[in-house]
Amino acid sequence: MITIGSRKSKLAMWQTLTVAEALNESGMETRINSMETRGDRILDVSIAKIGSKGVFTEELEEQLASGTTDIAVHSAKDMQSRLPDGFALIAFTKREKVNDVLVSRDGTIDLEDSSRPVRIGTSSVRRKALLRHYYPHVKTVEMRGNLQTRIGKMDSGACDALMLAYAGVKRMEYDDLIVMEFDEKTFIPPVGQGCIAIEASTSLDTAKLSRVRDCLNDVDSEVCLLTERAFLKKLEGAALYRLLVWRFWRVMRLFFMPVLPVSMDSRLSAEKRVVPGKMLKR
Ligand SMILES: NCc1[nH]cc(CCC(=O)O)c1CC(=O)O
Repeated sequence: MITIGSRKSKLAMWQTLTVAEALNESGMETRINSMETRGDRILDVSIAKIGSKGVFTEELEEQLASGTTDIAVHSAKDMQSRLPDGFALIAFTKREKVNDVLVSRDGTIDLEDSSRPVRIGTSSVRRKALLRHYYPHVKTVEMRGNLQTRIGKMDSGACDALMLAYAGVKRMEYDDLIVMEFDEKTFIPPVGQGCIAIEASTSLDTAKLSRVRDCLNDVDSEVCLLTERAFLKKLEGAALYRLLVWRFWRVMRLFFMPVLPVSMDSRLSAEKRVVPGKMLKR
């Protein structure tokens, strides 16, 4: 029996059920233990202001540490780059498309048309910076909460459209509201977007660990995720900037990774391409 910890939002539960089904199919029994986290309760403050460290993970980690649950299912994107001592990410599922999308009830929205005012709901520092840079005429409206809450707010007139991760929109079956797909090469996604990460205590029984890993881990996604996360961890010390890195390209044994420095007041610096190979060798 594998006990799985999860947040309670619909997206979290969709991801957890997908994981549970895969484990069931390979012959493991599962039980799901769902709970609210601090990040789910504080809805009036942006994650950047709360201080992103572990707001979606602390409660789940307490249960992993006490042995009440064996594994926790997370959106890889929501995981801090440095886990607290005693925890590890033991598997990454096959990654969904990594890009962001624009979601609206109004299919005629066109961000290229600067004569038309559009209000886009997002509280993400990265998304605000990108919109401000590429579509300076667009207004942004602070917007937090789970996907359903955000769509509800849009429907009650708080904004005209939402900028969201494709992965969540697809999983929650809002695909038909997509009015635009942002190109991932310019609108660089954050580390981990589109991937589900499995966390465990480092004292998890090794037989359980390898069964979970064998069943759920996708090697290509894992290599991308470990590279992105290692890079983020190395650079996070540079405090004033959030560095947004996207999955790497490998050419002739060199890793290339587009990096987008964004200041906390949502301004972009010039995009840089870096070779993180050296940094990743430790
Ligand atoms: N910030 C919340 C969050 N965490 C993961 C996803 C989407 C799913 C994923 O990236 O795997 C979302 C919603 C969004 O940013 O639009």
